[in-house]
Amino acid sequence: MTESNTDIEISRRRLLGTVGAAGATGLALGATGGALVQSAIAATPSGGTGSLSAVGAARVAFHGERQAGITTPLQAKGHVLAFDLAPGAGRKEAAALMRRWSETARRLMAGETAATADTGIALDAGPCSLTVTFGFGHSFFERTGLTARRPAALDPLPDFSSDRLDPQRSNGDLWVQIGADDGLVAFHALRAIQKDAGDAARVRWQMDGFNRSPGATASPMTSRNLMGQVDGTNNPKPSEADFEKRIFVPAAGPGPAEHAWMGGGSYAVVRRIRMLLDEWDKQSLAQQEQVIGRNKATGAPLTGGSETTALDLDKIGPDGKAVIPANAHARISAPAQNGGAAMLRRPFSFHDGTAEDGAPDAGLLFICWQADPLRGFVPVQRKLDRGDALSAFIRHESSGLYAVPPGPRDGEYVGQRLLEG
Ligand SMILES: C=CC1=C(C)c2cc3[nH]c(cc4nc(cc5[nH]c(cc1n2)c(C)c5CCC(=O)O)C(CCC(=O)O)=C4C)c(C)c3C=C
Ligand SMILES: [Fe+2]
Repeated sequence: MTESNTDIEISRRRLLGTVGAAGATGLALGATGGALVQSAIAATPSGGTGSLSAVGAARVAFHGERQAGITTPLQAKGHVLAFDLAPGAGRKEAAALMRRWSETARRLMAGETAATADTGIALDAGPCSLTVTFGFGHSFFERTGLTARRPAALDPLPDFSSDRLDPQRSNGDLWVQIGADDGLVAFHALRAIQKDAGDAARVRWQMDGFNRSPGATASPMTSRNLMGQVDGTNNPKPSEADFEKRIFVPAAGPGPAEHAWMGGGSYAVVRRIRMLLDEWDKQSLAQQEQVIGRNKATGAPLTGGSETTALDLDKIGPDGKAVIPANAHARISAPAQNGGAAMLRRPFSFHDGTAEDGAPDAGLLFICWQADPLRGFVPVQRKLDRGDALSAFIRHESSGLYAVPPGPRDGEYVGQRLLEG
């Protein structure tokens, strides 16, 4: 099987050793497809004697043109966290940390144990599609004396009128996204990454999220968020001609040579968006559907068809009004309404118990990917900020923007081209 981190793969070595080539065929999970669960047998990691299902054995490559965890299908569990470099730590310590983190990510994504003092949390499991993705925040470049190599795309996001941001849970020097189809595998990676930080960096904030588990639906389908909506339908697709251009920084772009280290990378906007679920649940089904402009059960546009039918933004109903209201979220966020601005949304839901106001502290860890935030998140959020019907039911509580370098080549660590280039 090819080594590609845009596809989830079952380790060839494991599968061919047990179920043979025929069993391996069809077990590579495409980047756009949902979770594909097939019964397969594979050896457990670290020389164990048990067997693994396809979910356990699915593996995402660490090395490649892109970092894993961007086009990888949504995983069931996620941890996103930011670190600040410790006082006195600079470029040298940051490089050593990225080297340690990369080695840990490589090993764990292959279903191996950590190099030292493994916690044993994931001992019986396979890789479970584990991905570990690393990014650099704006402040990282001052801390490491690399401001000359900081791309303008990493300039702080503008303020939005509806922002209610907590600075303690925003930004940070370094950002790590962990995803896996098993909670123990994800937590194992989280602990290893935290321990690797040692004296070099301290956790600034951490958020935990989840999505559908593979196999929960009869066939792979677009996930739902905690408002119950089908969410992700109109994401850009890797099969589309302009996908690469929209999501990834060109490898040999027109930009200055100092920014060439980001070629093949992407920018992640991360927002903790609380959902005001008690208010939302008071709305009738028809009202909820008007807020988004889509049918809640099927995800189809209110103008008809199926989930994948294009929105008919010009269609007028018998009452003389647009069938998809002027302030419907799907209308306002559509690329056609924003000069073509598009982003790849790859969120996790979160639920952190009950908030001080007695309502669920739950919502969306909104993570979106783009080649340039000024041609992705920013124009769309500006528009949503001015007149999105969904605004009454959500609150943006934290924000981060991170430069996520390209995937490492064999023998390289993530960010090496920045830190040693
Ligand atoms: C600035 C970007 C966006 C934020 C913030 C955002 C928050 C947010 N969205 C939903 C639910 C849905 N969003 C949907 C579509 C959609 N949303 C954005 C952007 C932001 N959303 C875009 C670009 C799009 C696609 C528009 C298009 O191309 O047609 C949908 C419809 C289904 C889909 O296409 O995914 C839903 C549902 C929530 C709940 C939320 C904050 C909590
Ligand atoms: Fe949205």
